[in-house]
Amino acid sequence: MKISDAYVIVTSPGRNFVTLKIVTESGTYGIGDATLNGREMAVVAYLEEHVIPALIGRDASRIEDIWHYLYRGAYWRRGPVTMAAVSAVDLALWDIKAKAAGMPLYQLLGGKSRERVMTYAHCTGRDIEGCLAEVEKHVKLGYRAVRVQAGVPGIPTIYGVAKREGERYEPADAELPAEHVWSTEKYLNHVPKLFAAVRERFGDELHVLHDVHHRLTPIEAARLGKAVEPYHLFWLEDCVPAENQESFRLIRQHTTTPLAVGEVFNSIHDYRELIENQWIDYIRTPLTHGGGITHLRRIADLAGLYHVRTGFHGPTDLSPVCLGAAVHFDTWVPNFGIQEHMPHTPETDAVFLHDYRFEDGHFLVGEAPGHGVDIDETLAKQYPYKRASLPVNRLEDGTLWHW
Ligand SMILES: O=C(O)[C@H](O)[C@@H](O)[C@H](O)[C@H](O)CO
Ligand SMILES: [Mg+2]
Repeated sequence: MKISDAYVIVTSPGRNFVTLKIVTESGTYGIGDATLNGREMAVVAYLEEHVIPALIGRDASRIEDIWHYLYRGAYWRRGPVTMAAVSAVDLALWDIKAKAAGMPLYQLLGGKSRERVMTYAHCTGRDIEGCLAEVEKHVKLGYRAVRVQAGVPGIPTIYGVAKREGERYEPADAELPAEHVWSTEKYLNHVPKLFAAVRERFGDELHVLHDVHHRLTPIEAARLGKAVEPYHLFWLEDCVPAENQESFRLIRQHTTTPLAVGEVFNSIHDYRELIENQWIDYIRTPLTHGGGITHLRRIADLAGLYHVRTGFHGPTDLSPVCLGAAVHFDTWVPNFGIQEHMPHTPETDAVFLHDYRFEDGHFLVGEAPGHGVDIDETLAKQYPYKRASLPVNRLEDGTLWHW
């Protein structure tokens, strides 16, 4: 199972994606997602200059050894660029191993723990009514869980809300970062009204989620968590920037609203205090940023000891390769919670052929050997890379804030 070739494919069918393809001597190949939104070419350089040359000639079946070679062996550990590169290699190698075994990936991981994978959809509106209309649409599509984000009066642009009603939300929308304005006061006064309206219109059964996108301080997050308790959210996500894990102690002491965190984390060490102290309820790191199957499986096992479940990040800036592998992981992992689902554009789906299916608010895993996602390289070439940046946020007085 010697690796005979490896190369990176950058394609932009609506948005940028970075894919690593690893080919073995026998011709069996695997693909991995290495997309890091707004920093795509940094990962390409890391892969092409430092990883690919060291992969050629290695035994593709030694996934564990290669993982440590790239992590420990790099000396410079962790960080999103390094870990996106490590993840892509890991996903491609698991794809190869499962193909060689003639098994869908979930079988290799240990088989099915469930029949289907519950997903949540994004529902956004410029105001509460607009958001409720989106919720209604998604409930009709079969979703059991929705993430609600609505515009806040007095704040012109807000995270998660598309520019025009009914449009998809795409944050990386400019060559250089767009500048947004943020007001914590206006947001905190407004957002509980959104959940009250959702519960009043849709009743108690629908799972309701919300993403704060790292904008509050711990005491503000505690206030919000407490204020929304009557509306029993499925989770409140990224309520504070989480470099300081200790922040969650304070939030947890004040509220029973479940907390999700970790879409920007990339290692088990980012989670250790959060999990061991039971300060959080869901881990968000996607396979593409957290070291692939090999490392996420370790994080999920640690989480399982403390009743913490998975709720993987799944926006459109992770490619269908990441989503496909996630559906296998979610089908297997004992402590599964939920999977984020932001549908890719038809152009993206045409470039990345896949066998996972969406039905009735859930994903169904495919039976093809491997992770079930492939790339049409000829079609991919028709969509050249275009620089795109995530926005930055400023308070009303001009202070740079967390976006
Ligand atoms: O919960 C989510 O889906 C995320 O917060 C995304 O919307 C991120 O902002 C995006 O992935 C950044 O690249
Ligand atoms: Mg988020």
